[in-house]
Formats: sequence, C-alpha cells, structure tokens
Amino acid sequence: MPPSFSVFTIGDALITFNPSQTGPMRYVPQFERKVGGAELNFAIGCSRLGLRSKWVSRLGKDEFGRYIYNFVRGEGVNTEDVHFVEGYPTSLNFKEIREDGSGKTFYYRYQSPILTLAPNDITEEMLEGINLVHITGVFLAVDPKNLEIAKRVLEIAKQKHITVSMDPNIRLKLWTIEEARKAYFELFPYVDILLTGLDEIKLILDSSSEEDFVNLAKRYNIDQLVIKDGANGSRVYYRGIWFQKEAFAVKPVDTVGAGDGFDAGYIYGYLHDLHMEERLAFANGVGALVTTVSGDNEGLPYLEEVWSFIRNEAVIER
Ligand SMILES: O=C(O)C(=O)C[C@H](O)[C@H](O)COP(=O)(O)O
Repeated sequence: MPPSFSVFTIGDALITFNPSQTGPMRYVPQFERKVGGAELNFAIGCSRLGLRSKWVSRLGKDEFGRYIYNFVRGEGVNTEDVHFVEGYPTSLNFKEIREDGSGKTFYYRYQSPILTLAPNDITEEMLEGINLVHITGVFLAVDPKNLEIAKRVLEIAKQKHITVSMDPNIRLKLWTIEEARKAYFELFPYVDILLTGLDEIKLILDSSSEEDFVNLAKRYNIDQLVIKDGANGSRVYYRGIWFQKEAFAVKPVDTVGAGDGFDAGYIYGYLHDLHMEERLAFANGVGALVTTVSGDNEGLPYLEEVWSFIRNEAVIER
C-alpha cells in the first residue's frame, strides 16, 4: 500500500457564477452556478490526487450552503468540521472572463458564514493524524479575527510537528496591502513552505530583488520558498539553491483556481518526496490542467491524469 497522507485547511466557500460569455460582466446575460473558494479548491485538489483532505468551514444554512456541502463531500473531502449557521447567507462571487482565460472577480461576501467561526472552535483533535496544514490569505482577509484562528491552528501544528504551508493569495478587494503584510509577517515564523505568486512576493516585500526574496526565506526559516509565475513556470529556493521548471503550454479558458491547483500538486509532491524539479513539474501540470476547464476546481486532475499529462503520454479515451 502506498503511504496515505492527510492535509488540513480552513476557509470560506463561495457560490461562483461563471459567465456564459467572455467580456465585461455588465453585458453577460447568463451565468452558470459553480463552487469556489481558495482553500476549498486546495482541499478538492488534494483529494483528487489521493490525499486525505480535511476542510474546516462554516456555510450558510441555505440552499447554496447545502449545495456546497454536498459538492465538497462528493469530492471525498472530510467535512466533519463544516457547520451550517443561521443568519449568514452563503457568499457569492461573479466572474468576468476575457478571451485569454484571465479574469476579474466581483464578490458579494459581506456577511460570510465564516465570520461566526471563533478561535476556540479550533481543537487539538481536529489536527489529529494531519501531516500538513495549509493556510491562505483569503481566509485571513475575510475577517480580521481569522488571524487569531490561523495562529491557533499553527500553534497546534507546531506542537504536533505538522508541516505548515501558506499561500498569500492576495485579494486587494478584501483588504489593503498594508493589512495583508501585517498578517503575513505575523504568520511567516510558522511557515515551512511558502507558495507565492511572483507578483505577490513583489507586492509583499515591495521589491523585485531576488536577494530580498532569499532573505525572507532565511529570516523566517522558510524551508521551501516556492514562486509561481504562471506561463513562465515556477521555481523553489531550497537549502541555498534555486530549482526551476518551465510551464506546460496549454490554451487556457479560465485561469481562476490554477494557483490553488498548483499548491495541491506541490504539496502532493512534497509529501511523496518527489525530487524538486519533478515536484515543480507536477505542480505546474496540475495548475495548467485547471486552466483548461471552466470553473475554479472542475479542472483539478486525478493523479494518473497528472502523470500522463506531464509525461506527454497519449491516452486513448474512446
Ligand atoms: O477569490 C476568492 O476569494 C476565492 O476564494 C475564489 C477562487 O476560487 C480562488 O480565489 C481561486 O484562487 P487562485 O487559484 O489563486 O486563482
């Protein structure tokens, strides 16, 4: 039996409305109801790759909340710490997509159900048997008190010697860069694996200097500083060396969710001790495959799909 690893993440979920056509949202006559949320995408991505995946959240006690719950459970994610709350409607996200697959998001998430989650809802038992905890900046941005929740999770993780990964996932529609920086710098001391976009690390450090990137990793003892650069590929700074891997050429239809997919792929590679370059290739492959399907998580691949994609194997599907 191959080893089975368990990951834990915590965050808000959204009903995501994907437009029926590209171009400015105000001209879009129809939308398709889907599901999104950075941490939820990560949890599904891990589950599809065969990891045991636990997602902690709060959902509105409404039709959309029930739909998200059923959807996530259907993906094999552990939802034992997901609860429904009255009076907080499930949040919405309308997307605008351009011809090249890139887009904008328009949130309707003022009273998110996750506002009802409190630091003492987090218990040590929730992290029993977990190998890796993944935190993202979207959870932190949704409510200032979530920083306290994240710290509680990470304190427990450290006590239990659980690896911690973090994706800043900067959302400037939810908070300012100053607020974001303050929260990130409070969490960096806990982080073993930082998965950041190139544009994000530049914003966080207000610098494009490679030396500053490396100094961040050194100052906070970040074991793996992973930089995602979309169509330019990705790299990781690990023990004094940069490893890098080019991106796969695909024709993207919807790039939202690629970063979360990359994170799931990288974490799979880390837990299975793939060599750094293979780990990056695997993560790039997951990210690329996500962009080829409309929706934030529908394109997340199953394990065998990633291997055949990155090995460029021909698969006869009929
Ligand atoms: O924006 C938010 O608040 C969400 O959580 C909705 C999306 O599902 C993820 O943000 C996708 O994240 P990326 O993989 O970085 O494209």
